[in-house]
Amino acid sequence: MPIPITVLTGFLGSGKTTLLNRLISDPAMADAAVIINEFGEVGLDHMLVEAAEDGIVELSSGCLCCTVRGDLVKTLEDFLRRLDNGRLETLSRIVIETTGLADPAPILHAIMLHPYLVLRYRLDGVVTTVDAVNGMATLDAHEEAVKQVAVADRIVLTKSDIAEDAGVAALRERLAALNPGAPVVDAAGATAGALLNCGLFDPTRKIPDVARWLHEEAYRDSGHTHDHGDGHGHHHHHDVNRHDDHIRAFSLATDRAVPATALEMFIDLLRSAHGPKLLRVKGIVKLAEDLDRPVVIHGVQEVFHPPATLPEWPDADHRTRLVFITRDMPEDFVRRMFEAIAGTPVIDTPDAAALTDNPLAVSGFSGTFKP
Ligand SMILES: Nc1nc2c(ncn2[C@@H]2O[C@H](COP(=O)(O)OP(=O)(O)OP(=O)(O)O)[C@@H](O)[C@H]2O)c(=O)[nH]1
Repeated sequence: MPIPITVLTGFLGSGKTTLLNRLISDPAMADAAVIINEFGEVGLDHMLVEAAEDGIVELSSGCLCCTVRGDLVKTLEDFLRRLDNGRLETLSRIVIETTGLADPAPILHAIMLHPYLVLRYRLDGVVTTVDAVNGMATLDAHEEAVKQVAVADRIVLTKSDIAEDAGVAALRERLAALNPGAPVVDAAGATAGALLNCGLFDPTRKIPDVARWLHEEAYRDSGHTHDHGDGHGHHHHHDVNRHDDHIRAFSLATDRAVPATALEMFIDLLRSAHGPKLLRVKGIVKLAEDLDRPVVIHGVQEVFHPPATLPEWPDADHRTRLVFITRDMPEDFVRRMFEAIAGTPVIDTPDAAALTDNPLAVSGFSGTFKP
């Protein structure tokens, strides 16, 4: 079973290490390993001073911890080697704390693009800390901070204990507009239960929980890009801001089944022509060739996780649903492209038997859902 990875990101001083210190003592973090890009001012409370030979140390809580400066991939491979040669008995999950200035996308890419790591690990989610006192100013001044919020699966609002209520409310509204699908958790309630297991796979139910993972209704309800009769599709929650103004969060849903070739073409077009503009894409697609086994897609910028075929629909909702967070790419553009591709009958239909036997192989897709 692939080992879940949580990526913890957030701007400088926004409370990543403080949050990590709390998470480490949670029973859900037993047999977990923490990888820290670089130490900030505040170290982990239980950090041993002497680092072991290979840089991996055991914390008093039982968690393993190591710091890396460059080669994250090598560290992730090291952990697998330890597991495989028995030096490590179990590894329940990995939490990677990034440096505050980092764009988390390259870290996600490193995992998603690696042919071996992508089999042994699964990206559980991105957790982003936002400072309730300085968050507004940080989002105004730093585009990376906006990106960190846009790719998040969970947002942790820190320091609300010392922030003014009005400021916190405005910040929450801004976060919801930037990334409607990510629940915003107050630092006080930011337990392992609230932050871990945000991926597709729900370990307690042993089935993929697509509804929770996509949170598509939040995009529909956000009103982010709704037209309010003023002729502009701009969001209306807060004053115009130069970074936020580039970001759009929206969803597409259709009852229609999509031919596998059309889906592949849609993804290819998005990736090749507009990759850097796609901050995050997630979705479940009803394939024309295999109505009972939907395909899950998941992308960060130009990198898409190998599409996974679910053995069946996880719930009663059998529609194709896609959620997008984009930068400088209007909703209408994506919608029209999707309509054009998914709505066009396939002229050059491949051999029907081949499609029935293995529709994904025909279209070049591979991979099945592995919990
Ligand atoms: N009052 C209050 N202070 C907090 C909270 N979270 C973090 N802090 C304080 O904010 C400061 C920065 O917190 P860190 O956890 O070091 O932040 P970080 O994101 O790891 O910082 P870098 O590693 O420098 O990017 C520390 O002095 C913390 O004690 C919070 O929820 N409330």
